[in-house]
Amino acid sequence: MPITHLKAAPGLPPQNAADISDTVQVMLAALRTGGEEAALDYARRLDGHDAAPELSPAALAGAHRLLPVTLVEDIAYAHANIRAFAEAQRASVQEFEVELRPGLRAGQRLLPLGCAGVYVPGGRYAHIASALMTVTTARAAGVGTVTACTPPGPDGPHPAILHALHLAGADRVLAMGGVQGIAALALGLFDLPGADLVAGPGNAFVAEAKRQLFGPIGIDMVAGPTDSMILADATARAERVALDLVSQAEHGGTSPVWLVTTHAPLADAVLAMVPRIIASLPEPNRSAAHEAWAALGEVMLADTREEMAAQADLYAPEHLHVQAADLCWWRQRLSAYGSLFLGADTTVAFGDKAAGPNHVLPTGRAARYTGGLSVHKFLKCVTWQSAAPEALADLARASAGISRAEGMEGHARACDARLPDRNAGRCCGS
Ligand SMILES: NC(=O)c1ccc[n+]([C@@H]2O[C@H](COP(=O)([O-])OP(=O)(O)OC[C@H]3O[C@@H](n4cnc5c(N)ncnc54)[C@H](O)[C@@H]3O)[C@@H](O)[C@H]2O)c1
Ligand SMILES: [Zn+2]
Repeated sequence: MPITHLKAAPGLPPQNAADISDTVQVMLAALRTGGEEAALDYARRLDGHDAAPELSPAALAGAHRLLPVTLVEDIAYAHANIRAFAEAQRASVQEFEVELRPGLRAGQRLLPLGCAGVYVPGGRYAHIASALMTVTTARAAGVGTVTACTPPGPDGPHPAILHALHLAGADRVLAMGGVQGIAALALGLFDLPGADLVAGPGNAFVAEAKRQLFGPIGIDMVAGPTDSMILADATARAERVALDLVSQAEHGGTSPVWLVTTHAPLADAVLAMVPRIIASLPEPNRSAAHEAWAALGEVMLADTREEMAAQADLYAPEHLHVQAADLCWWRQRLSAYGSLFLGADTTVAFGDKAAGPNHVLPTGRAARYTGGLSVHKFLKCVTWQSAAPEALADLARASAGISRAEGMEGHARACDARLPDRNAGRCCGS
């Protein structure tokens, strides 16, 4: 039997993706020609902020004094986990050198980027954890300079974001959000070094700005509105599943949450609980979660765990949480997700905030072709090669042969010039 939808998603009002793309195109053109003045103008108009955007080293180093001690400890706990994970990831990729044939040597080098710019969202919520996830990972990769920007509230950026950026090791920080913030990083406004790559999550304007700037600079991925799927069998507890769905719906009206289960009573219980849990949230979180659940929430009933797994492969969710028996089977079977959460004792909120693996993850089915932010995005995996005399006879013959078959005589002659018999009897410079 195919998957049955117990709650389908009516979807969002007609998409305004084209409008966003046009808006961003106009903004980037203005930012390219108008530079800092244009950036300040957008900051004034969109975020009501016209102070000098760069944070002083003293403001960054002193931000922790504005925070409760317990929050400083929580941020330190999360940072240590995120750094340990990123450092293990860095250690897992290696340079190497190999002799492919006698005298034909080649190798791989891992070169950190010179400058990475990271975006830390701060519109609806203060994304403290995003500051840790992006900067810590760039630093573990060995990036030379890490620049950052984050939108200011009426009193400037949240001090916890500034502290997190400082702890993680950001070199320069601008209080600037949205397209103007991304442009400042990419184009090197306000005396920043122009970033080789811009990374980090953000809203649709931020994601579109990264997409349009890609080419001359790199980006990590187009990380849009977050999405989450739970796979649950009869062993799952309805209350945890419902709380987990609501926790991710809280991101807002563009963030889908999906439940797939083989156990109809669980689906019924969750469907009854979710609206009650949402109603108990404070505002504006209640409205954000309600919008997401009403427009994009889905509950699906499957016959078998294999059907559940196939549905997960189809949706390729950013976060995939298995609350079911036989976790080893699930870990082997599942193949399309940004990050996998195994068992009912963990929750996506752990991964969002403090567990260690990166929370900047592919959204909108991009998990079919990429994983999330990692040290690899901040490293160039480049190659080198050299040829000693004993390699030349075979290498020059094969390369010249292929060149001539391709019609590339110039290439072939460069190869011929390395043939050992061509050079026999000649001395240097003759
Ligand atoms: N995929 C991931 O890994 C991940 C992780 C964390 C957060 N997120 C996502 O990041 C997003 C954060 O969004 P946010 O809005 O709260 O913060 P944000 O910082 O991304 O965006 C705020 C900025 O948007 C700009 N903006 C707002 N309205 C605009 C308009 N009409 N025209 C031009 N610019 C405009 C403003 O300049 C403002 O500074 C959420 O969608 C969340 O789901 C994703
Ligand atoms: Zn989340």
